[in-house]
Amino acid sequence: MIYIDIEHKILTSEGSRILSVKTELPDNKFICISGPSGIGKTTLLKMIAGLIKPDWGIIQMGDCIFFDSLNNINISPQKRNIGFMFQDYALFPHMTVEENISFAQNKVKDKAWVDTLIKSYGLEALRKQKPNKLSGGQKQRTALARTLAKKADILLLDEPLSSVDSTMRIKLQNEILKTHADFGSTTLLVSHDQDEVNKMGQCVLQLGYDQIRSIKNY
Ligand SMILES: Nc1ncnc2c1ncn2[C@@H]1O[C@H](COP(=O)(O)OP(=O)(O)OP(=O)(O)O)[C@@H](O)[C@H]1O
Repeated sequence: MIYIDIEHKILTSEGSRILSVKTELPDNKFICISGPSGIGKTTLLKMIAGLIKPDWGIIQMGDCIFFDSLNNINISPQKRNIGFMFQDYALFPHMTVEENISFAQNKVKDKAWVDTLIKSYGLEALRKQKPNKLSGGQKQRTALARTLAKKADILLLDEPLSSVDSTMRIKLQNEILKTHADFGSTTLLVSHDQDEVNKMGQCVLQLGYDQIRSIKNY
């Protein structure tokens, strides 16, 4: 189970607000996160990944406390065994598609799994290309394959299919679900597409305006 009870100051167009999230997410499930733009979905994923430090609270994965403000615990992102894919992809420009995907596996390389991902995500013809030669959708597919290459305990996917066409989107939804069925990583996927949420989510975390409150009450 991932236990989250956090508060964090965010800067919105209406000024400073407090994002407040308290929830328990079950292990090994496919969890979709939805909610209006700017509500804090990306911020929440970054706090779970350890890339943003919440102002207050606890984030716990099973027995492992990732973050506890009262006890001054803040495990580094590298020690959380999380695979994350954010909206800017962050591909290494000097590496090919294949090298980008393989790099995610750290020390223990599994070339067969890299090859499977390259095939599943339609990247065979692009294997030796560098990111500057790729379209937006091709970069997105590379970033997705790279995230899955690591076989992490938790996968955080921030709108991973927003730049691919509808046919490719359905194919890749099925590939992501197959990977989840094979490895059972607890997966959090942010999506604005209600059909996608209905199809993929075994449960849904809905963020809404009740999670945001005025700074005056903080
Ligand atoms: N580093 C930061 N510090 C403080 N506030 C931030 C920071 N980054 C983003 N914000 C603010 O936090 C709020 C939530 O942003 P976030 O990107 O998490 O929303 P989102 O729900 O993922 O939006 P979208 O669906 O448009 O991607 C926004 O108002 C944004 O301006």
